[in-house]
Amino acid sequence: MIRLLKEKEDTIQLMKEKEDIFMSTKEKEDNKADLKKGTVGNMKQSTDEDIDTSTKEKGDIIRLMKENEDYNNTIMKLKLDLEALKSLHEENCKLLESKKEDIIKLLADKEDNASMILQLKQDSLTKENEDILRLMKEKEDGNSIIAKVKLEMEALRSSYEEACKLLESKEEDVVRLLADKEDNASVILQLRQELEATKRLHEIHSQQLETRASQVKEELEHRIKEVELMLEDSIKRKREFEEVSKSRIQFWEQKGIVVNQFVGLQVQNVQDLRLCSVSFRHEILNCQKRWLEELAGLGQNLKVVTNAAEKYHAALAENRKLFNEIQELKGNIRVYCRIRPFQPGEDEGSNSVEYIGDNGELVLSNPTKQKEGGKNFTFNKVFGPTTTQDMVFKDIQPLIRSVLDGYNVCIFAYGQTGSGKTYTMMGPEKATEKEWGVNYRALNDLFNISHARRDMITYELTVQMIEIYNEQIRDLLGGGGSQKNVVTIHVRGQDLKTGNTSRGALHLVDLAGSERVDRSAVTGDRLKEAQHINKSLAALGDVIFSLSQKNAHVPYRNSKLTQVLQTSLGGHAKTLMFVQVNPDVSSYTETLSTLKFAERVSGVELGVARTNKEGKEVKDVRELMDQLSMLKDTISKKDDEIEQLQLLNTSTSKLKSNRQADHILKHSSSSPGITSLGKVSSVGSGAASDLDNFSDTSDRQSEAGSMLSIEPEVSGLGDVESDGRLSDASDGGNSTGAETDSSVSSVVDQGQEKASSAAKERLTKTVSRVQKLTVRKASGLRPKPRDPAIPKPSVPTGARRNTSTQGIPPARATSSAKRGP
Ligand SMILES: Nc1ncnc2c1ncn2[C@@H]1O[C@H](COP(=O)(O)OP(=O)(O)OP(=O)(O)O)[C@@H](O)[C@H]1O
Repeated sequence: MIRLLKEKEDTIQLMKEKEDIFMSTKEKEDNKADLKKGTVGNMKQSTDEDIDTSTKEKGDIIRLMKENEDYNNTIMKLKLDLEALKSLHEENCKLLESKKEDIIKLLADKEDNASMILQLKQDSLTKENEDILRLMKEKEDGNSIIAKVKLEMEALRSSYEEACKLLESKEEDVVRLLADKEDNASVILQLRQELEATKRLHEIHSQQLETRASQVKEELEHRIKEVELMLEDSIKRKREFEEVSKSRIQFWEQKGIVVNQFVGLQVQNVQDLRLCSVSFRHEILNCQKRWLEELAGLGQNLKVVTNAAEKYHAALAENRKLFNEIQELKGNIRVYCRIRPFQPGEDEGSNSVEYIGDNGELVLSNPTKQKEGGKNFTFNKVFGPTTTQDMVFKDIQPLIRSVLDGYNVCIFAYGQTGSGKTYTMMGPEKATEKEWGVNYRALNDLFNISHARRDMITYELTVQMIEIYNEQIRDLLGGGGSQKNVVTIHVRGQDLKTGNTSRGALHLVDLAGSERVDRSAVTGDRLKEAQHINKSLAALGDVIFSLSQKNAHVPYRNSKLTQVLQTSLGGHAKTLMFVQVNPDVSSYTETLSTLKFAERVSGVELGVARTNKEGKEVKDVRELMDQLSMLKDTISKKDDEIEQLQLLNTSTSKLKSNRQADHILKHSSSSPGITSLGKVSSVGSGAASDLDNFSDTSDRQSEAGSMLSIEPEVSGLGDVESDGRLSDASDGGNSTGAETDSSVSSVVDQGQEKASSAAKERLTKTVSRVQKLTVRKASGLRPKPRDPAIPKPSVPTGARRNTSTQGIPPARATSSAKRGP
């Protein structure tokens, strides 16, 4: 019993403890609920206050809330379980109480029974026994009941133990939940801290916002004050304005009245004007009528003027023709200007050629210097960029064909590098027949014509190609080759009927670029080459200048180029210059100087062109001259022999008398002419060797010397310095000629050299024949003297010069020309 009671007490104690735990759990739960409420509230607050709370925090809080809810549910469940256990425990307690009461009752009964027994003992022994037995039985029954109660107690105990175990497990759960709660509490604490930090931040932010708001508020208040002031001001102004507008309205109303009155007046005026306009219209119609009549009269007048203009144009064309004819007669160098087209990659906008006229007018202007204005030039012809090779050739064809009639023709292209000289003279690289330049077309044309005339005239065409490189003349057909070259076509024609011959030469010259060395910025060999080119072109310029000034001295000898072109520039040849122009504005300066040079060239008068035709007489002269030179050779040989014999005689007869010695001395001193004859040939050959490379000119030179050496009357020519090289040779020829003459007479007079007397006789005869023929021919061909400085001899110097240089074609020219092909 005591044990049971103790157990009961223990159980009650345990239950109390459980109750405490439950209470504390409940308390915690309440706290948690409070916390949750607070958290949720705070969260709500934070959500409301701070819209910038991160979604992560929100997620964590939501998760924690959910966990908290789960945790609450579990606690609720445990609470229910605990309530059930409590009710079970209370039932057990109640049962135990009732059992206890029963036991107490039984114990009381037992005590009563014991007292009764004792009483009974005292009362009756038999009865006592029976009673004892019954009591014993009752005790046994009581014992069995106690055993039963014990069993029940055992069962209760086991159930209680189970309940305790369950409670223990629940306690563990509670402990775990408590630990979770602690964790949650720490999380909540952390969150609270964060919340507090956020709150602080928020507070700071809100403080800032508040200060800002207060500032803004202040500003707004200030503005409101300002606006209020402005409003007041505007109200004031409005009032003023209203007052002013009132006065203005009054003014305008008054004005309106005045205007209405004015409009009324104007309407009246308009009506008057309408009436006037009607009368004007009538007048205008009348005027129109009159004008139409006048216009009809003017149309008729215009017709007359148009006719006059047409006639004027015709007269202009006629003038141009006449001008060309005059130029032809004067022998002006023809100048054709050709403007090349813009090449791919060049800017067609930067064109320096402003205008190209039909009659050879050209206006050059620099678009970058508009102020300067255009520069006008006039040439025989200006070919624009679209002119084809064929069109160019068609224009110069008659000139080229005149070579077949015995004229010397020179066509040369002048201009800066890249201006199209080679294109005009040769054509482009790998040219098609359509693109052929002057060279190919000229040769082709000359061959075709000579073929067509073969029944009447036989032509012998020889071609020579030379190049002047660094003042050296190279025969290009003999070997080597070059892009830039001096082509010469020699044409010798013989009339099959009359036997008359003609000799013409066509020089086609592609000059080097005319730009200045200092602008080309080259060095070394290229500089040397450029300097030579410049020297040649400068020499050409000097020759042109001298010719245009009609100077007595023309410096042909200053360069190989001018020597080569001497017969074309100074002789009675037909000369044409292509002045090539690059239209690009970057070449403006070069173009300008090129055109100025060309203008000067066009002013050069070479004299009337002469054909190199040889009649029978000239042919005789040529033959006689050939004989003469042969005889001269024979005489000089004989002279040498005589001299040798004399020397031999002097050395072997030292013992001869003084008379004999005097005679020998007299003989030797009276033979300078013989020495001079040797000089003649040496002068001739010297001249020839000097210009061996250019045989044409040198041949003429030696020939001139030869001619003059046998003609004492030609002494005047020796003074003519205008022909440079010719005059040099003439001088030599002149002196030697005089000497030759005296030597011839001395030889004839002395008659000592019997072996050569026959030859000398023939020589004398030949000389007199040549003199006669030459004088006759020359008087027929004599040109007008070019310069008054040139002595005008009784024997015509110009004629002789002409005869020697032009009238009679060079004896070795053909041979040199033939040297090429
Ligand atoms: N009338 C033209 N039509 C078409 N192309 C042209 C014409 N004239 C020149 N050209 C072209 O312009 C370029 C330069 O011409 P070209 O070589 O004939 O000049 P150049 O004066 O001979 O130069 P350089 O002095 O350097 O030899 C070439 O490509 C040539 O084909």
